Amino acid sequence: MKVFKFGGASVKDADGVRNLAEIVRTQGQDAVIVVSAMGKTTNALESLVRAYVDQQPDSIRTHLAGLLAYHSNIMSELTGDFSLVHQTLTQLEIHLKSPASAFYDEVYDQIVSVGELLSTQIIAAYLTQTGLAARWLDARQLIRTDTTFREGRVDWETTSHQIKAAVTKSGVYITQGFIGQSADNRTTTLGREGSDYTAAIFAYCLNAANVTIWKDVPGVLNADPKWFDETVLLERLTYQDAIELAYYGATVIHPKTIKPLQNKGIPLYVKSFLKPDAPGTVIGNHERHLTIPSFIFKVNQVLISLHPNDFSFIAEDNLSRIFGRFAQAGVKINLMQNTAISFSVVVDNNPDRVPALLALLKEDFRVSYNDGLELITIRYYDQGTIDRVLPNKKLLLEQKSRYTVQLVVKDVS
Ligand SMILES: Nc1ncnc2c1ncn2[C@@H]1O[C@H](COP(=O)(O)OP(=O)(O)O)[C@@H](O)[C@H]1O
Ligand SMILES: N[C@@H](CC(=O)OP(=O)(O)O)C(=O)O
Repeated sequence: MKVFKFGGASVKDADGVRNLAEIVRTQGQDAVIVVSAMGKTTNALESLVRAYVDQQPDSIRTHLAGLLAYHSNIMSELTGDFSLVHQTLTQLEIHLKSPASAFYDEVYDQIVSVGELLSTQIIAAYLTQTGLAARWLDARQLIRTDTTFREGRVDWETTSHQIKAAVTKSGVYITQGFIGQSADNRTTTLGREGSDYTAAIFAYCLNAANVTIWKDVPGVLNADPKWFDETVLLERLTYQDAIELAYYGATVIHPKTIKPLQNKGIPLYVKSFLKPDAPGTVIGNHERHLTIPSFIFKVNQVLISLHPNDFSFIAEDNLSRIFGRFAQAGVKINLMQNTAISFSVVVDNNPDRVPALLALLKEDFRVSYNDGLELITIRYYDQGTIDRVLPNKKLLLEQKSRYTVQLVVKDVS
């Protein structure tokens, strides 16, 4: 058994779904196909959540109409029938008529998960129509998580048991990335861009031969081609280099994907859905580490500096209080640095989370912050690579380890 993962970009329109079907027909006859929401549907559903929580009926109607038009166009182009899409969105509409429960993150998961249900319903119907009998699996019945909504933590024992019971025969299975369910049957999600992780969970539980994530790039490159003109394909990557690149923000692979695969020695291929026969990147237990520098850019960063009100050291007691506040607000730290009486962190400037974090921190610390920043990470750096990224940037903070340098910069115009 193999696992394939197709992200939103690969199934953004009817041609994308046809291309997926062709790849499955030629390379995935015995595979679990994990699919994300189509195109930018998750972003649209996030806007719908906001409209629902803010009680804006006109905006809810507009978003629902947009989702219906987008999905029913794709489905009717592929199968001539869009009743399934209509049915799923009608259920969502009914759900949106009831008052929102108090807890935002739970409301979010119930609504945002609909994107993956829609995409897999459409693709399964199309595959079946074209003679590829794909069994549709409801990932909520298979991936058991705790109730950390928007960042569900997997219960591996139950998940493994459920997945093994569902995938017993060879053949083609199709399921949703990104979503799971708690023990009390409440839908959860695994974190934005979490479908790669779903693919790794299935592979781990099934002892799959390999995982392929199909992308709009030739494989893992030494920088995001959206930022760099001259990129190099990294043909072979160790699990360690892959996890480090993903951790620092190379969005081509979700950071949680690598561990389950490394634990079982399952190779991960990253290939182009536009050139499915090209070799792409293979991530595995190779001996050689990377030999060329890789660049990772994270924009919309905020640098938060904390100073204890009583001039006490940044030592264990203050640190444990600081980390507790970050955990409470659900904010991940991208970089941290301290002096005797100040502690600086860089985080994504997430408007859902950062204002609440700042309020919590202000209870114990004098807080200053600087937004609109960029965090540049270079793995296997040298001075030449640092100089290459600094023109027209003001350097605010720098952190170097043996293999990695991180630079927090602001544009100077
Ligand atoms: N090191 C990298 N190598 C290749 N692509 C990268 C890298 N870092 C970031 N990317 C970006 O990742 C994108 C693919 O990921 P994403 O858009 O999340 O795909 P999907 O929706 O299929 O999951 C590419 O289009 C590219 O812009
Ligand atoms: N649809 C979810 C999960 C996901 O992984 O999507 P993609 O594979 O398109 O990045 C998201 O956008 O967060």
